[in-house]
Amino acid sequence: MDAMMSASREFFRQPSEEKQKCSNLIDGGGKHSEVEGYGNDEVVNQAEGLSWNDRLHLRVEPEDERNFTKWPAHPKSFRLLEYASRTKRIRDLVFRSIAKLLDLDEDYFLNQISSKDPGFARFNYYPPCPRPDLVLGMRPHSDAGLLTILFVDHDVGGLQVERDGRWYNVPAKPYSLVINLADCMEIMCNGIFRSPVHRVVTNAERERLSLAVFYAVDGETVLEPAPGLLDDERPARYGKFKAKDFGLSFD
Ligand SMILES: O=C(O)CCC(=O)C(=O)O
Ligand SMILES: [Fe+2]
Repeated sequence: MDAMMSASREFFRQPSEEKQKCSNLIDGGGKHSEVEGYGNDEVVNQAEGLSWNDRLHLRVEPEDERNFTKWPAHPKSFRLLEYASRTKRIRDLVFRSIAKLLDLDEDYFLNQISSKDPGFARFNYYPPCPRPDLVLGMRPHSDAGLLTILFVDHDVGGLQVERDGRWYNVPAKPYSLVINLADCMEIMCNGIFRSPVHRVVTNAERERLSLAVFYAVDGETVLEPAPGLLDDERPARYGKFKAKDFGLSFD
């Protein structure tokens, strides 16, 4: 983990020309970008303001769709493969544990997903920010997919989660992973587990690095609350629909 994080820190500290070799822009520096590569999030709504981060977004699943032309060639020590195979095992373990907690068949959630479902790794780099009072590192959002496995910087906090209109700091503890349930899982759990709204605040003195691995579903996947969770007292809180119809997919 240390080697992976220090290599990616080195990637972000490189001059812009080097990072642009992995750029996510698809029309030679114009306005259009693709999901994969190095860059910034597209500004959808000016009123929301910019986020103070750079990011490198790489597909890790399905394995045969990895696009290594977007993976950094420098630093040479850049790595992700072993980590991504381990996070996949964690994903499966968490799916089984949630199913057990909900008294569902242990493989219920695993049976809903396919080996073609997408997974993305997103390195987020937040440089020190001279005016943390004016800008967020990442705007409030909930993650769209199934599950996010987040590795945060050793000791630089910044991640906050919202509950009942208040923001709470998520502690930054060395070598711990934050497992975040995302929107598609909230639907399948019929809202018993929620997909939290979270954001990142900036830091005036220190840079911060995080690595989110997002597991999502293919756009054609039909989502619905697990039938085993429903009865007269607990009716479905969500309908049945294709993930792509609600923008809940990455492809
Ligand atoms: O940097 C963090 O701690 C959170 C990143 C995040 O929420 C995301 O990439 O979706
Ligand atoms: Fe997030």
